[in-house]
Amino acid sequence: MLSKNRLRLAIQKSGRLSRDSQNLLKKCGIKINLQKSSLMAFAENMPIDIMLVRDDDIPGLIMDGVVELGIVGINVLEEEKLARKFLGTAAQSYKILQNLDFGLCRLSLAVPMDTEYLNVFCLKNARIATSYPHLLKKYFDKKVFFFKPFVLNGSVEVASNAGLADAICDLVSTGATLEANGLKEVEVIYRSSACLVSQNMNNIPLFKYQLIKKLLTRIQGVIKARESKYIMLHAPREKLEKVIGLLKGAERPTVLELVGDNSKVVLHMVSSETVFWETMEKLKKLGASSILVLPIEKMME
Ligand SMILES: Nc1ncnc2c1ncn2[C@@H]1O[C@H](COP(=O)(O)OP(=O)(O)OP(=O)(O)O)[C@@H](O)[C@H]1O
Ligand SMILES: O=P(O)(O)OC[C@H]1O[C@H](OP(=O)(O)OP(=O)(O)O)[C@H](O)[C@@H]1O
Ligand SMILES: [Mg+2]
Repeated sequence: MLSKNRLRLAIQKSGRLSRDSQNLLKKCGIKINLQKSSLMAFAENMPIDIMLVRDDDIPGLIMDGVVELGIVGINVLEEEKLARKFLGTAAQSYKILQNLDFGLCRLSLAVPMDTEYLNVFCLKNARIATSYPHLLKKYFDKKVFFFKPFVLNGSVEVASNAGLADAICDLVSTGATLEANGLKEVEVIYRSSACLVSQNMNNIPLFKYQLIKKLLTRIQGVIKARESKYIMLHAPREKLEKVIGLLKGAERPTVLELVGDNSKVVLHMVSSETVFWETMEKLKKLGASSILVLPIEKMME
């Protein structure tokens, strides 16, 4: 039974976002005991209950005030908002607190590989299969022409193979699924990632509000740490500025003496960008040595 005194957070039970959502919570220090068949989990060390649901249900749970927080694709959130607007029924109030660094994908139009495609007007009056009819309609409304939507909740790519549609509009990340189904991507209509979404914060009791703020700071710390690297190296004293210049995104370094070698110093710094092998090779050419690039576990500024 969900308690009113605990924060309620909905995540996808099984699918593209489940593992990353659970890992993120774990990284934030939330200890959850997930049972495979259960639809609910209770955090052991924080007053948080986790609901495991289908991703399509998460926006509604937020908008209807059933749960305070959710982790869901912005694509699903936007589709639900447009659907509710179209129906003119329930409130659509929610707030995206943080874009997350997983679930990166795009909603794209695709046509059979052998179709001669010049531009989007080739799709005038086309029958298009999609799970996102409202996002698709919004896109075509801007182009001011008519198309025939055809809603499928899964296996959208097979619709064109089966002769049910002239084109499809579905999520793409690597493009492998399109290719496997003999389709080519022709237009990107929406770009998405997972996000942390909440109810309108005005309706949330103070203690839950404070807990959300705490969780958000931790999530931001996890993302920042994942994006950052700790760099240590030995650099020739006279090449110091050149070495620092190669490390884009790095904060000003700490410079330490290298015992027993006065020609070199030790540099320690945090960089918000990936350090590529090419950069390491350039550093080496400048005379740097013992170059270490380390992952960062947690960060708070
Ligand atoms: N190929 C992909 N790469 C990255 N992110 C993706 C990809 N496909 C989908 N996503 C993101 O993950 C979300 C969930 O995708 P998934 O395919 O698991 O949904 P689903 O099949 O509708 O799951 P459910 O059974 O929960 O309804 C999508 O709404 C999107 O935000
Ligand atoms: O461009 P790609 O990297 O091939 O990814 C695209 C596929 O990923 C998603 O489905 P998913 O694999 O999550 O399965 P589902 O169709 O069961 O939701 C999406 O619906 C596409 O089918
Ligand atoms: Mg779904």
